[in-house]
Amino acid sequence: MGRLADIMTQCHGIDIDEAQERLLMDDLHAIMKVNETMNLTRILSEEGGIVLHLEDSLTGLPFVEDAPEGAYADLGTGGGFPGMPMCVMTGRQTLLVDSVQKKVRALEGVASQLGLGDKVDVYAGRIEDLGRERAGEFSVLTARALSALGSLMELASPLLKRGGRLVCYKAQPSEEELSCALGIQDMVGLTLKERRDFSLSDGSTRCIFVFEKTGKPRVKLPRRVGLAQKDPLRPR
Ligand SMILES: C[S@@+](CC[C@H](N)C(=O)[O-])C[C@H]1O[C@@H](n2cnc3c(N)ncnc32)[C@H](O)[C@@H]1O
Repeated sequence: MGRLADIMTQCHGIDIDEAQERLLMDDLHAIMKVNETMNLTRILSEEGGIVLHLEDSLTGLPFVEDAPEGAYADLGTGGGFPGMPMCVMTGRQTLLVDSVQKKVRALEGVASQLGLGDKVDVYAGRIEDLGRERAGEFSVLTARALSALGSLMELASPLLKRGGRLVCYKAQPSEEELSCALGIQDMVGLTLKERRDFSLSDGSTRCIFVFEKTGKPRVKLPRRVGLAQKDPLRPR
């Protein structure tokens, strides 16, 4: 058993087999290689990558596994976290979404290098535009280090089918961020299903929020590109 599998079993009760661990480490190494010429991540050491990219990404695994069967997308994927590790672990058809074209092209190359070319698709564009093109098609979405919870809920809602889940990775949201998010649930048609607080193996604290698409949004979504993040919805 390697270091990542050790951490996941001991700290999170999540088992990774040898082949999965090899692929996950290959992903990390491939991203670090791309990072030599393109800014994909600020985490430069292998040890940092194991904890802050792979371990952190995989803490959301039980929530993605628990979602209804069907398509999965990682919104604002950057260097492919948590999207690529989630694809390795679940085998779900995965869409990696980012507005920066060159990041997305690099991820396409990494996926084919890992032999995941048929499982991983990429979308180079804004989440709002994807929401118009593929409304209601996704069973589960993840978003890490992308935006405030309320913005994530607004961006995700049009993409989710009823019963679909949004898994948000946060450090520690402020009381204000949380109360805004809870206050717009009806407006965007999502309901908080679960919140889990935990620590990574380096002691840093994390929080995962899982929302379920439970109804039709009361406002017309997606709004104009940029508004969800620049001028988020507020509770009325
Ligand atoms: C801070 S990075 C996080 C990357 C990755 N999820 C992680 O945790 O390492 C946020 C990414 O989201 C992308 N992004 C931000 N807003 C977006 C939008 N509205 N549509 C598509 N991509 C977006 C940015 O280009 C950036 O790559």
